[in-house]
Amino acid sequence: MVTSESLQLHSPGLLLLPRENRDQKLELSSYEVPTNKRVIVNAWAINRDPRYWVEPEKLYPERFLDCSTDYNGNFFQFIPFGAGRRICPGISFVLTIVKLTLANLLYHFQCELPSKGIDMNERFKTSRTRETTPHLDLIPVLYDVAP
Ligand code: HEM
Repeated sequence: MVTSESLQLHSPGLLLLPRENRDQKLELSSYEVPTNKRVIVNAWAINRDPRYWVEPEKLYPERFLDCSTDYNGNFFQFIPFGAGRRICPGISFVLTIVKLTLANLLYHFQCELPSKGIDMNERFKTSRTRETTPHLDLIPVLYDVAP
């Protein structure tokens, strides 16, 4: 739920890789795509589209509770890794690393927000990053080690 919501709300990729129409003139919804013209899918805008998301700008991980929508390229309203033949091949790798890191952080530390809060402003470059590096206060949790 938390990783899905992060990818919905703060996905690093904004635009998918460009595709070119190699066929005859193509019709996509009400748009005509001439031959040899490029199409760039704006994944960021799709993630913010209220036709597909309830309160898309709100941090609301529960939206993925009892919901079959996933990021594997089968649901076109949620394509943080793209879709089709050029879908990101790093999905399994990156999600394993993210979940492992998160689980370790939560197991070993108690996380607290700094008193001045966290700057959630973002910067748009090739990928999306934070304006400033966010800092959480991490307090180590000490567990009794069996003798
Ligand atoms: C959170 C992390 C990541 C995100 C959000 C992400 C997202 C994406 C997106 C949106 C695309 C374009 C897909 C399309 O146009 O349909 C892509 C392509 C690609 N990604 Fe990732 N990616 C991530 C991590 C990784 C990692 C860790 C690797 C490698 C270990 C990787 C390797 C690639 C490669 C090689 C492509 C190009 C695939 C092609 O052109 O056929 N990605 N990724």
